[in-house]
Amino acid sequence: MNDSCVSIRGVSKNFGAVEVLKNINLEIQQGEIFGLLGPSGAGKTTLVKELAGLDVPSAGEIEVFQERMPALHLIEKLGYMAQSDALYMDLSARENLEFFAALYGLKKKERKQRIVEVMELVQLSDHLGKQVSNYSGGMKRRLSLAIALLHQPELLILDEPTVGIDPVLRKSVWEAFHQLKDEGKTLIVTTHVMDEAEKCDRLGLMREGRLIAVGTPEELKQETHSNSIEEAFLVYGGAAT
Ligand SMILES: Nc1ncnc2c1ncn2[C@@H]1O[C@H](COP(=O)(O)OP(=O)(O)OP(=O)(O)O)[C@@H](O)[C@H]1O
Repeated sequence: MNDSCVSIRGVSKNFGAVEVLKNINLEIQQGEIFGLLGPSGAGKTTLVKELAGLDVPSAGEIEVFQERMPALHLIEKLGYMAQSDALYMDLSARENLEFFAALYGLKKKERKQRIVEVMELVQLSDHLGKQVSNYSGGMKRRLSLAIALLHQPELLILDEPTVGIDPVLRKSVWEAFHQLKDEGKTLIVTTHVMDEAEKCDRLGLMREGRLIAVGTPEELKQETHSNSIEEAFLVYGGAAT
């Protein structure tokens, strides 16, 4: 497939004797919002870390933009937001943003403009000068999201981006995701939240290290004669045991 942005082929991962990813096969197309949905411990974080090149599979291979991962030079094309915030607590938000902007090679003028834009988006403009150690948990999440969006990457990999973010802001964050999609960017989002799952173009349902179903929210519901993704998940989960 030519416009495939991510190819996952036969990927498994072991931690010691425990296999936490089991023969995952998946193609993610450019310009789609792909949601990975599954209970805690299903393997979502392990998989997205491998997509971001931060970990390697025990078996199988991953290609991003037709290049075998991990590929360090893809850093400028990728944005990754981890589940736990990777922020410098002793620095202000502005200093954190400046640091990451420099790392991603943003030019000075562009840097300034992007910092204003992303902080507006996550509604933290009034807190730019504040030291991050004084941020609340939700504010840290929003700052992490702002950092991931800073360099307008082609592929955004977001591990539970809206945890700790209130429903009103969550809505505007999702509007921003759709805007990025409209610009041709690809987004991979892990989530526990069912109404977020509905906002994805396609979903991959994960359970116990396996990808148990892939499809649009509508397809998954129709196939299982369910009224909700949650119900569909239970049907697929039941069928897998
Ligand atoms: N470095 C590691 N060493 C050993 N086991 C690990 C390691 N990282 C993850 N695991 C295990 O792999 C499994 C999958 O974890 P993972 O974090 O990928 O799940 P998840 O679906 O992202 O869960 P959550 O939604 O809670 O973040 C879990 O059983 C976890 O304990």
